[in-house]
Amino acid sequence: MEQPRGTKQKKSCQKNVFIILGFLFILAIITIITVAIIQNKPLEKNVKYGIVLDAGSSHTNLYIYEWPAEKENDTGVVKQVDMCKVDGPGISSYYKEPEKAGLSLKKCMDEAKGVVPENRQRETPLYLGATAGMRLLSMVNPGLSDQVLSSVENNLELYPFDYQGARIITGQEEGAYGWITINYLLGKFVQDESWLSFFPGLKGSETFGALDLGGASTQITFVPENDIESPDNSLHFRLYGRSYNVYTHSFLCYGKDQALQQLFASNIKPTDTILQDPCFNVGYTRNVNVTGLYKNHCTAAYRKSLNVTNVQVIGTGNHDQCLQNVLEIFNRSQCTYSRCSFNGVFQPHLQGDFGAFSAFFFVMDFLKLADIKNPKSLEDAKETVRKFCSRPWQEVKVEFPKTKEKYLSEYCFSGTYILSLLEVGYGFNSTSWDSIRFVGKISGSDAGWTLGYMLNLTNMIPAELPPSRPLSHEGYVALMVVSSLVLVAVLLIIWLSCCKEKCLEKGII
Ligand SMILES: Nc1ncnc2c1ncn2[C@@H]1O[C@H](COP(=O)(O)OP(=O)(O)O)[C@@H](O)[C@H]1O
Ligand SMILES: [Ca+2]
Repeated sequence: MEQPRGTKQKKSCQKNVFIILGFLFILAIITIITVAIIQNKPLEKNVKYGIVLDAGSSHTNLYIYEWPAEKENDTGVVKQVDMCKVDGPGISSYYKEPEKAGLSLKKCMDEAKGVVPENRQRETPLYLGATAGMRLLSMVNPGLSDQVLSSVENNLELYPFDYQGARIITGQEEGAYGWITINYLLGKFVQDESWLSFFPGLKGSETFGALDLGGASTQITFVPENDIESPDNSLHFRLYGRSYNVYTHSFLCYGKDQALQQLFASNIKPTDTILQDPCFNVGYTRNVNVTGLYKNHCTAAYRKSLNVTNVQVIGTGNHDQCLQNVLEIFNRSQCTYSRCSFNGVFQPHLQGDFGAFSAFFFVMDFLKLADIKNPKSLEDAKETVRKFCSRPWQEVKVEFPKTKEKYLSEYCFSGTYILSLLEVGYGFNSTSWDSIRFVGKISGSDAGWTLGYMLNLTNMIPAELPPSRPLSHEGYVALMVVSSLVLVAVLLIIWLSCCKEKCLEKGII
């Protein structure tokens, strides 16, 4: 039977209403999803860079770091992307021709231009920090150290980076930034330990102490359990919402090169042209020009007038004798505090684990004493160094043909010096020895003061924890979409049930 014309019109009208409703419904969902995604899309990946030159006493290294701009204040986000070794000696060695100090940096600075994308170079901070070699030069001749720094500055300013200055950092800063670097890389600043307050007996994950051995100075930095008796050795940090009272000391002249200079200066006889040296392997010889030996601040205490200008050092490879000589440079007789390390310097009881880096690592790694998977006891380490010292130089040279002769010839001395500094100097014993990890890199970044220096100068370590977002971006979008869908569905159901009665009344349905 044919339907009346009015009923047909009503049905087509009803169909159109549903099509329009459906269309609007889908449009609303798409709009909600799109707006949620666009509005909350994280900023485009914006990578920032920073460059630090570590002008050490023996050589200069350039480090390039990168980090995502939007995560600047998170911990553990800065990564070392490049390291360039500057050819030649440390900048302080150019004191006779300062202009060459700046020129020596060219190769690495050019390399940096290739690593940092061009559009980021202008905003990339560039720092140079000089350590103990320049500290010594500035003590002996401040005019010359200023000239070396100006030469470096003039060259660094030629580059398109955001040059922030070249300066001599203090021993305290060197210790502090080394400590910040390793704890940042080890993730020691991240733990949210609020729950630990419910268990007063339990301690949070402790920071690592930092042991840095350079050529001219060495630093020890850690959080002690007891009070720090001397204000010069005390630092206070507030990092990511936690306070740290840190002990630090930098021993100028106790880097391994200056410690060796001290030994030469103390053992050379005024008229002898030969020095029989137990800290070098048998068969090794080296000529040492001694004219300037006592001009150095580190050897001043051993000053004597010499009748010779050159001394031939002849290795005798006697570890026990070497150890005896080395121990003589640590003065342990006077201390005005409750306890001291050496030379009358206050040091609290050693506390916690330590990361030992720079020359500590280079030497112990060479002697195969730095393998974290196969840790060696203090006694094993002593035996290894003793054995190495007793080996003839020719044999050592044949076994390690690629190792730089300067380093290779000094591993007997360096190994003996490191063990003495740690045991007799700082007071590590057979038990606490196990708390030392010899580390070169941590998560791909070199352990050293440079990263901590940059983090501090770019204000990348906040004193307080940044307020954390309760939801991740993805979680936020998902929640928005689901709630919107539920809302639309609920509205539709209400509207349909209300409308059904009205439509029935009006005869639309
Ligand atoms: N492969 C290596 N083996 C042994 N020693 C090394 C090696 N590489 C670097 N060194 C030593 O590490 C030390 C680095 O000191 P440096 O940072 O230049 O001095 P400082 O920190 O006192 O200013 C130097 O004594 C250098 O000879
Ligand atoms: Ca150094």
